[in-house]
Amino acid sequence: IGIDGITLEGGGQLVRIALGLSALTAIPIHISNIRGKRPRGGGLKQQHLSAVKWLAQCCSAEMGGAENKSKHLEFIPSQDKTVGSIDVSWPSEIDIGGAGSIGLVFQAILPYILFRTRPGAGGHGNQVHVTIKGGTNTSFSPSYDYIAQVLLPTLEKIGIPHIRASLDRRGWSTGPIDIGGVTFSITPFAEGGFLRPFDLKDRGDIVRFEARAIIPRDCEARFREELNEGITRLSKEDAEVDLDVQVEESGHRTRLYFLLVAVSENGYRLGRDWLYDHKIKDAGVAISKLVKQVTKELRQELYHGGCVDEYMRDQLVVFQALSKGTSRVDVGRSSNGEPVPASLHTETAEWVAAKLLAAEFDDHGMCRGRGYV
Ligand SMILES: Nc1ncnc2c1ncn2[C@@H]1O[C@H](COP(=O)(O)OP(=O)(O)OP(=O)(O)O)[C@@H](O)[C@H]1O
Repeated sequence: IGIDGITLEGGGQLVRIALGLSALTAIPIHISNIRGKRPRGGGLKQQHLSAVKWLAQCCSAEMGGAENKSKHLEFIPSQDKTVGSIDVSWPSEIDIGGAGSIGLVFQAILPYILFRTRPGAGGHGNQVHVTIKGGTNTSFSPSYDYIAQVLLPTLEKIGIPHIRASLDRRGWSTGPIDIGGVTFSITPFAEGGFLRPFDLKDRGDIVRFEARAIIPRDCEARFREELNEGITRLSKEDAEVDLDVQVEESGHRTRLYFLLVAVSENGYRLGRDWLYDHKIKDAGVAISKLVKQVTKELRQELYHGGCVDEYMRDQLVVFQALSKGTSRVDVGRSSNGEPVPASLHTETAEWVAAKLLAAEFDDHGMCRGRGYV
C-alpha cells in the first residue's frame, strides 16, 4: 500500500500508525514524502527510526530508506504471521539515542505487542516487558505522566488488559537534555483473541482533579496558590470536587512541567499538560503562566461534555479500527450543538486506519472496524 506522508497532518504520527499496522497485518507499505508538512525538510527522526528498526526486527521485515532524514520508507514484513516470544529472540530494550519521546515510540509498537507477541520463556510471567530509553517529558507528545494518568486507564476502559508503566528515570527535552527510561509491562491478547467493540459514553460530572507538577521545589508555594485559583475557576460552584496534588523536584530551573487531569464520576479521565518551553526570566512568573494555560485548556476540554480529550481521541483511533464491529467514543458537542470536530491528528489516524484496516469512521466518533487479518 502506498502512503503519501504529506497527507493531512503530514507528521510523524502517520508514519508510526502505518508502520505499526503494517508490522501487525504483514501488509507491505511504502511511505513517501515522510513528515512532508514539517519544517526543515521533514524526513525520519531518531524517534521514528528506533520504532521502525525494532518492529522490523520483530516481524523480520525487509526495509528500504530506514535512515536518518530519509523521506521515504519501504517496509515489507515477513509473511510468516505466527506469533513469537518477545524476550527470547527479540530485543526488549529500545534506545531512541536522544531525548525523543518515549511515549511516541510506545504508540508505534503497542498494537504489534498486543496482538502478535507472547511472553517469553525467560521467567517473566504472562507479560511482555519492553524498556524504552529517551525523553519522558518532551514537547508535543504524550509525557510519561499523561501515559500513566490518562492513556493507560483509558486503554483499560476499552478492554485492553492492564499495562504497567514504571518510570526508571526522567528524560527531558528542556533545560539540559537528559535521557530517561520507562519499562512497560504488557499482557498480550491470547492467541486468536481480539478487542471487542467499545462504547465510551455518559461521562458524568467531574468529581476529582489530579495535579502533577514537576518544578523546582522553591516554587511549590507559588504553584499551589495558582492551582487553587485555577481549580476554583474550573469547578462548578455547587459541586464538591476533590483535589489531589503531587509535586516533584525537577532538578533544574528551566524544567517546569504540569499535568492536570479531571476524573469523572463514571471513571473517565481527561488531561491537559504543558512542558514549559518559553524563555524563563522568573520561575514564579513562568509557573503562573503554566498553571493558567493548562487550567484554561482543560476547562475548554470539559465544556464539550465528551469522554476523551483531544489527544486521547486520536490515540484511540487505531484501537477502534482494530476492534471487530462498531465502536463509539462520545467526543462531546461544540456550542453549536455539533460534535466536536476531529483534530487533524484524528483525521490523519482515521485516514491511515481506513487504508490499512478498511475501517470506516463518521464525524460522531463512530467506527466500523473489521479487526485485522
Ligand atoms: N500534550 C500532549 N499530551 C498527550 N499527547 C499528545 C500531546 N501532544 C501531542 N500528543 C500526541 O502526540 C502525537 C503527535 O503526533 P505528531 O505527528 O505531531 O508527532 P511527531 O512524531 O512528533 O511528529 P512531528 O515531529 O512530525 O510533529 C499525537 O498522537 C498527539 O495526540
